[in-house]
Amino acid sequence: MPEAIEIRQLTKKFQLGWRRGTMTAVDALDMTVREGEVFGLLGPNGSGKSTTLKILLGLVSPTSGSASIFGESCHRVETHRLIGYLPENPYFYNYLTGEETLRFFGELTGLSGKLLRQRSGELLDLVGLADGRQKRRLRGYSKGMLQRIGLAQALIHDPEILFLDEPTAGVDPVGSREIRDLILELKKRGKTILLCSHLLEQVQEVCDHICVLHCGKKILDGRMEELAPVQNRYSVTMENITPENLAKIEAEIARLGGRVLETGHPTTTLEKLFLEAVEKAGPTHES
Ligand SMILES: Nc1ncnc2c1ncn2[C@@H]1O[C@H](COP(=O)(O)OP(=O)(O)OP(=O)(O)O)[C@@H](O)[C@H]1O
Repeated sequence: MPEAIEIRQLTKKFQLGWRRGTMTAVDALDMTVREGEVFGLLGPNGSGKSTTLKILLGLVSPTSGSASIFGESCHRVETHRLIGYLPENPYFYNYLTGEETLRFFGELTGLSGKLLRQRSGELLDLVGLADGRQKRRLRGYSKGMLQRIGLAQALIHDPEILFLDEPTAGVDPVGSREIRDLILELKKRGKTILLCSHLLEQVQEVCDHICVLHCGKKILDGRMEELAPVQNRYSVTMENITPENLAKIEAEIARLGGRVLETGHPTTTLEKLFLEAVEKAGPTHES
């Protein structure tokens, strides 16, 4: 069974113009994305993430190396049918409603009639816009709603793989959490997802595997469960412990050859505090 995405020794050099030579945006990259994975492609600005996505989408041709989707070269037009794409700054027609937008993109992929209506209805439901807001024009949509209609647009032809380039850029924490939940729901439905994002906390929550690029080269690659834990450390969270008993436990750990590195009260995250406060305050103008 071929891998969902396989990239071998992929290199892209851009010509910078007369006497300025070339710049290497992607440098001998090897990368494998398995079917059903949420894969995070990370790296600082200008590290080559978008160029890699554009090569996979057939929008940019590589200087050398290969990239395939389920075993088929990504140059082949038929391969593109397997991919759904939400760009970093999607362009939508402001005067179309959410429903019309999905119909428009659906027709571009060759869908029509009952199947298109059914698919569009299911997707509006999935992204939480089937509550009347699908009848509103996009110019009245917030950034979060636009990203959700963008996600529905990327899924309209029922692709196997989804490319999400900064899906939560400019979206508030509540909207970001909804998009994160949608990504997890799509993973549950068997989609393979390639995600580019600078929001590392969110990447850690949804990704099974990450690859970090730097100046076009891979500098880190692995499964989250292998990379994230600090292997020689262990943490325990206790309740109802007196300072005297804590001192006894620390002494026992020292006697067994271990060392207590940190004690104190665990903190919550700012995201959690924000979400709890907003939820308590009730519906927003967008709800
Ligand atoms: N068409 C082009 N011509 C010349 N240089 C380009 C072209 N496209 C991209 N580059 C350069 O290639 C490098 C990689 O760009 P790329 O957009 O792939 O990075 P990125 O990791 O997606 O960055 P960001 O996080 O800012 O989106 C950058 O230095 C960029 O300026």
